[in-house]
Amino acid sequence: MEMNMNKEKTNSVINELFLDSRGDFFKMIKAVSKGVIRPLQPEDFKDLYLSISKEQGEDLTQLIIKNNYKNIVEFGTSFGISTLYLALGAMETDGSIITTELIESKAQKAITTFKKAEVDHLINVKIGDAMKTLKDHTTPIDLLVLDGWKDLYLPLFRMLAPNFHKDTLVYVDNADMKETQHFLDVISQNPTYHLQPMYNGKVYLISSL
Ligand SMILES: C[S@@+](CC[C@H](N)C(=O)[O-])C[C@H]1O[C@@H](n2cnc3c(N)ncnc32)[C@H](O)[C@@H]1O
Repeated sequence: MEMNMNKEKTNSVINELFLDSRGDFFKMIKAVSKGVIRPLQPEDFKDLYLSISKEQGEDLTQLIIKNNYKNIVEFGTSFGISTLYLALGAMETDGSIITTELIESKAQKAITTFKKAEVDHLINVKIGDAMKTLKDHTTPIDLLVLDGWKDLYLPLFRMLAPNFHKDTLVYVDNADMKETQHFLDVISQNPTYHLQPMYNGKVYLISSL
């Protein structure tokens, strides 16, 4: 009963965030226009959600439940849409999530949102550069979600790989972006890993063979 109410609350907060994220289109034009006069920086995207889709979120929740994932790590919290879907899964598996966000204002807003959805007890938000905030991570990882800036996918994967086990799954979002190709090329050359595309290649799932 209580878990159902929790799920309802989380789903309603997710819907509110998706509604608010409709502003991303115009904010993106504004952000990208700054790139005409200087190289773009993460701060330029501080007001954008850049979130995964509803379909992706719902599938992620089911993936967690189906595989009984408990230890979940996410790179790229933004305002917390994907993290809330992870929490819906973790609620069922008695799991927990460590998520990390570079931009302080985004992380603070996500923390407030997790409290509002009453899932904050499941989520540890680490504020700062993932290469630093996850540097001392030692817990085995069941599910790693990569959804931050793409140039860090490879170094972060390598840094966290000692915490992978035979059933670890790495969820790679925006796999169809040019910036993600080098990462996927390197991983696909490693015979230890199996890569599986989803949603016409927007996402890749990496597992151990
Ligand atoms: C695509 S958005 C994440 C969207 C989120 N996963 C969702 O679906 O709601 C990428 C986020 O990664 C963050 N980010 C970029 N570089 C980072 C870094 N080095 N460490 C932590 N977060 C970073 C960005 O600030 C941005 O908010």
